[in-house]
Amino acid sequence: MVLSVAHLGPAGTYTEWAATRCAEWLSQQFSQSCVLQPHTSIARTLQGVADHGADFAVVPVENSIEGSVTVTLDMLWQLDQLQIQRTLILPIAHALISYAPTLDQVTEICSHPQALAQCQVWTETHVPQANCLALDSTTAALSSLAQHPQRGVIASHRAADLYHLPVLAYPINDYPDNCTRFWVVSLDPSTQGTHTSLAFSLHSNAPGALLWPLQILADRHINLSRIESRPTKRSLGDYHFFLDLEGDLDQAPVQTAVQALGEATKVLKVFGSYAVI
Ligand SMILES: O=C(O)C(=O)Cc1ccccc1
Repeated sequence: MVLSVAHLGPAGTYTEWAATRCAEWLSQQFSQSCVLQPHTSIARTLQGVADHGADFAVVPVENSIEGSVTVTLDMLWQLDQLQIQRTLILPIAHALISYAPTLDQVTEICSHPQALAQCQVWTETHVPQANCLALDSTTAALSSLAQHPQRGVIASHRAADLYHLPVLAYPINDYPDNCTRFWVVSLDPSTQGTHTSLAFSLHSNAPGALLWPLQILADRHINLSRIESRPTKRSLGDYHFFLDLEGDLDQAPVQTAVQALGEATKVLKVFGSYAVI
């Protein structure tokens, strides 16, 4: 059997790079070959697994400079049944890819919003005349470059090499230590690893409402490695809280904490335990 791995496309995205790393891991783990399955958005990538159209999906979740990839968190909450199997971190170095002979001839820069944000200072300094256009992925506009020599795309050097496109400037990220964390998700239960991710909503908007769930973790000496709030989209000031914990669901303290969190919160969703590839 061939395992399918959904990712954000077209080919050459950072997520595709993460998906190739994931495919290597899957081949070793299950002794099965993998096929990559590109999707036009992160939401469609995750939906692909939820609809049984792909076995695994690889999605970006957090960048060291720009923070959370919010669509990933929102979709995980919404789709409900996806479980995180592994995490991996990749270094991100952006290139400006363009047929323009010099930077002053670039009038438009296209990329994924995270890539545009990660190169904001460089762009304002070196290409101040250019308008920025946010697209679904770093590679979405690469096929249009030959017809639009005044256009630039922020994507990886790997993408430029893949399509034999000219790199006008590299690296262009504002911070050299730029890295992104990706999750590998599927519908299989996942209870083992170094970390567990979950999210909850609260019963009430009252003093100490968040303290009670956090106290449950503190009482069991469970360390938090991340906490993030996302709007529920129901009303202003109403949030879901996303937590990453150290420890896995096979450990008794994590199990009892999850049980207690179920009682202390309105809705609790557990996204599984996982290790780093
Ligand atoms: O568009 C891509 O290439 C992606 O994989 C999303 C992304 C964008 C910027 C940094 C990391 C991931």
